[in-house]
Amino acid sequence: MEKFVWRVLPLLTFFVSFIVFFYLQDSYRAQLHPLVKLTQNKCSLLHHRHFWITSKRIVTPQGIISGSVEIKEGKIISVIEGYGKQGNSKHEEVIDYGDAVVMPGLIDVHVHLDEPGRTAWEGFDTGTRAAAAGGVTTVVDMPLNNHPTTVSKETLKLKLEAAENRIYVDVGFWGGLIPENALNSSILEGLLSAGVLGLKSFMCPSGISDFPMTTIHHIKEGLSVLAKYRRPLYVHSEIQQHSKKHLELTDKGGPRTYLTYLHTRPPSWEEAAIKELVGVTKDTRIGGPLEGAHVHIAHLSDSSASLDLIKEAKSRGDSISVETCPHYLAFSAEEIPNGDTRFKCSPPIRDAYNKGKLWKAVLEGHIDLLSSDHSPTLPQLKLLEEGDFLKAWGGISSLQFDLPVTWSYGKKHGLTLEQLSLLWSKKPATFAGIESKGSIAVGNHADIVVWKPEVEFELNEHYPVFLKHPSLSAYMGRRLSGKVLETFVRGNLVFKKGKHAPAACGVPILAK
Ligand SMILES: NC(=O)N[C@H]1NC(=O)NC1=O
Ligand SMILES: [Zn+2]
Ligand SMILES: [Zn+2]
Repeated sequence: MEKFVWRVLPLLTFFVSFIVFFYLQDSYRAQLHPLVKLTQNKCSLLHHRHFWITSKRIVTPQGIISGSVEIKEGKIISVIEGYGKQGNSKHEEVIDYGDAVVMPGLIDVHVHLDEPGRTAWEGFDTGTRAAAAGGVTTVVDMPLNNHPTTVSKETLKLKLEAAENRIYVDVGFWGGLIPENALNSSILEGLLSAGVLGLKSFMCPSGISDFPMTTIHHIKEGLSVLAKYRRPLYVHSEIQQHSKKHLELTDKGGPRTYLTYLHTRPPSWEEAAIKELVGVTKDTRIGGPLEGAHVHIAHLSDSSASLDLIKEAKSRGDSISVETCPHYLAFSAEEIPNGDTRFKCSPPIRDAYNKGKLWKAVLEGHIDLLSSDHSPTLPQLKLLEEGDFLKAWGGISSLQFDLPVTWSYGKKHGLTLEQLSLLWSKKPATFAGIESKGSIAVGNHADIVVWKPEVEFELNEHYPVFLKHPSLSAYMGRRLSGKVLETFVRGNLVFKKGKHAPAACGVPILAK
């Protein structure tokens, strides 16, 4: 009998464990299944993974159509003409946007999210919520104002850790080119191999102590590494010039006068930097020693000599591009009130004549793309009360208003929806190397903004602003047109009627 028990017991134990294992497994699944579903749904205010969007105004690479876009598992799988129509998959949900504009989400390639280290200035959570609320579906984060700056693969890792589960839109990263890594190609290669989309450098002091400026010598070194990776160099293009005339002018109005600040950074700073850069970009031409590298001029404000230099370099076949920002297109120096440091940025906002020429260059395609250079700080560093333009932090807070600001001011100059979409989506995607985004085309990510260009609103204290420091924004108090209704990131409805999806499901974009 005892012998029998000893023989059967292991078998019985095995059998019972088998049953218990499968029972637990099953009940675990039963619990897990709805949980998994819930997590997915938390990414989106919409519960379908396969659906259609229909509208009378869809901005596509072939023009504006009245039609429908089919979205499945985060991607655009068909685009057809005919409002309200569905293709073969007739049983899927259709969201009808009527005559609201359906456009590719904006890609803002110049955003300072300042995390880790200066989250009190701006952060992944607040910055990307603001982006989503403004129809911006991808941002590319700058390597400075965060601490430490993103200048090595180790510091990029800190960025990625800080961003985890906290980004509401997709986020790419620029690495920093500073003298230290410019002279050590293995650090740069480590940073590029870790996935930054390209590098950024300053040709004048950046205002951040661990982000020193580079000379043209460092820039050449950086470009020789970038050429191998076929990624761009983004340059803050101003070189400090000392001229007696400017110093005299500076003394006249005092630090609360906007003109005083304007005179401290004349267009000759931009011209000097761009002159040096175009001396190097000749080597980026096809067959040249730096073929594969590309130079991108950040936030051009001077629409005269600096722009001419860029146009000439382009016509010679150099690999060079240029952006400007909404604040240079919306404001002019003449209207900036004394002491209102919300308008302080570098390079400075210039006069109305310059602004007119800048718009002309944008509309004629000489300026490749737009970006915000969203660069907030703490209110106390903006010195709003003192109003000292010389001491205040330079940087405009605008990320959430990219679309309505560009549209409100641009339509007066004849800007079309197609141009708007090229400047804010297609061209930035190409420049940053994120080709799966930037247009409503089959195979692309379903990154979409739905908005009403005709709806006007006042940006006052009742308006839901998601930026960390709304009061710093130079756009507060303005009446704008172009209201964002809904924003999709990879098919997830991340923003609707002033509300965000419960979970932050943006993903980091890393270059391979
Ligand atoms: N460090 C930093 O963000 N600087 C930016 N601010 C600004 O106005 N121009 C810049 O380059
Ligand atoms: Zn800059
Ligand atoms: Zn910047």
